[in-house]
Amino acid sequence: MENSEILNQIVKKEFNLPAQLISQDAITNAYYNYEKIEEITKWISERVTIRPKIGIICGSGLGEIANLVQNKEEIQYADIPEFPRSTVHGHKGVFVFGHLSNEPVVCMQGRFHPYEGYSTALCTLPVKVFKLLGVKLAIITNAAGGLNPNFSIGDLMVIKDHFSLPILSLQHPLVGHNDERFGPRFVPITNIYDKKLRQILHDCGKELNLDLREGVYGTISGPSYETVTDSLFYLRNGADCVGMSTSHEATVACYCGIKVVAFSIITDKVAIEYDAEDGSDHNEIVKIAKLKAKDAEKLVSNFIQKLNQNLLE
Ligand SMILES: O=P(O)(O)O[C@H]1O[C@H](CO)[C@@H](O)[C@H]1O
Ligand code: HPA
Repeated sequence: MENSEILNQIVKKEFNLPAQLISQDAITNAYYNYEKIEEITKWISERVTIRPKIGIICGSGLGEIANLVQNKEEIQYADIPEFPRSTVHGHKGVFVFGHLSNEPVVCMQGRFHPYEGYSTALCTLPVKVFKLLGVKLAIITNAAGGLNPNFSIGDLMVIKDHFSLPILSLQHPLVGHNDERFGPRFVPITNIYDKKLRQILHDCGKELNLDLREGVYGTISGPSYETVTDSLFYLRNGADCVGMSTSHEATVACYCGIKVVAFSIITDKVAIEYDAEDGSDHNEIVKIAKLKAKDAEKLVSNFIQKLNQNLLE
């Protein structure tokens, strides 16, 4: 049977309506249902011995966080049946399993972004795979443009909350029929970026002499960067930086009962004056992120060392 025919049958069964009438996120969630994600997880689990408790998502240029992983076992996204591929520079497209600070982890060297053409639900498929692998904590990282005038390029910012216009306007990864085996229909996300975990990150920052900032991550869909008015809107509404990822991943992790801690590397300064020059350039962003990857590595490994075991149960 043709793939499109299979998809139509799935949508017909779930909605009793033609696929053309149903949103992309809902279709994705119908296609990648619990059983399909179980199959993907089984395929992966059969090829690695590590059973990770921590899932790490590496942002643009931050794949080197996986350098510290010991006893590495790698799986290319491209080899996994029905798994999306990474298409963005600075995102390799590899799962790295192993031990980091003696804890079993899986690192995603590469994430998926909605602007690559993947529905928001598809971008968060790996988070549901994390859940079925037994992951209890997600460490999410990204490269972001600094809005807060007090931020400098190269700063590390602990994310205390996000503000996502795409999510608020229904580019939401949990649209569609809900499967309670993953999580509840209505998800409370007031404390999505766990306060205790943020404090542990700050403690690590102090110990490592890293001057960590804290702030709100504003999400745009991309792939164009923000206009000055977009930026001013986000800044006036409490965002400290802006990027094109993270918030939908954190939302799905929270939904699945996975604790979340996240930080951004401020890779560029976003223009907030109308006559400013255009400052955002992806190659430059990846370059800056790579320059700061060592600090990110140290922060992640120190953070895992400091984790109380009961946070992983
Ligand atoms: O969020 P990560 O994946 O770090 O990447 C950031 O860098 C890219 C823009 O340069 C966008 O994808 C933005 O989200
Ligand atoms: O300035 C930015 N805007 C949006 N996304 C980004 N990711 C890194 N820098 C930026």
